[in-house]
Amino acid sequence: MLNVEGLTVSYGKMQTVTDVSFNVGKADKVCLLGRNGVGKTTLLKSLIGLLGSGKGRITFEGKNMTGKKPFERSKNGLAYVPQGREIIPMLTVRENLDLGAIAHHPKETEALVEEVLEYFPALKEHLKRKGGVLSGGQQQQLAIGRALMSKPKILFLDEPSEGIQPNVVSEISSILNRVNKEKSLSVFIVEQNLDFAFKIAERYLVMEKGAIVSSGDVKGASVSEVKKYLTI
Ligand SMILES: Nc1ncnc2c1ncn2[C@@H]1O[C@H](COP(=O)(O)OP(=O)(O)OP(=O)(O)O)[C@@H](O)[C@H]1O
Repeated sequence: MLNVEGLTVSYGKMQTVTDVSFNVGKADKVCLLGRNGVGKTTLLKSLIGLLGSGKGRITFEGKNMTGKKPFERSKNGLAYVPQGREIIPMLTVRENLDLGAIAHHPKETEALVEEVLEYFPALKEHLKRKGGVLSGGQQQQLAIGRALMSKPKILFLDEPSEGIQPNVVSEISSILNRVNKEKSLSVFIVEQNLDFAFKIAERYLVMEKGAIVSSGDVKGASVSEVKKYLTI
């Protein structure tokens, strides 16, 4: 489904992602782990088109995505939940959700909102409130809900558990697993929280200094071995 081959991304002369290759299949759940600053966000931004990739090739369902604008990638089914959530604080929860459908599915907004609220019932009572007054956990749910409004085939999430209470983190992992199952949605999570990532992912990739240095199935993986890559 998603094939990444030899992806290399630089900021000026600084090469941040080096020759990265991996695949994500339909309804696959993959996590990308790694310490601060190893290039995880840069890789994600390059996958969804917010950063140009220097070298390499990204294909999705056999279509070449390399060099395509974020708008075209989202039209093809790629969606992104950024680190820090980036909801629009001055818009209401409902307006934030609507934004997710505006580009490609404006006529289906009502039905999509209903569907998203079934996954995130906690947002129902806040629909008329400004997004900015929600708690961190509620904002994360809103950001994921907004991404689901675009009817994605693959959802990229950048550190969704960051700064969120453990009970909400656990709720988010259940919801992502449910959406994955019910919608055959592929999930690609960047994380430093190994416990959370392994509650969702079936496969893991570990990044160090811009390169994938380890990968495997979560089932049977040695948590202590993987943790070594995450501790300083
Ligand atoms: N816009 C930018 N211009 C120049 N360098 C950048 C830019 N964004 C990130 N970098 C650098 O690229 C490297 C990788 O950053 P990146 O944010 O991709 O890492 P990360 O693994 O996602 O880290 P974190 O877990 O802290 O989000 C870092 O050295 C960072 O300082």
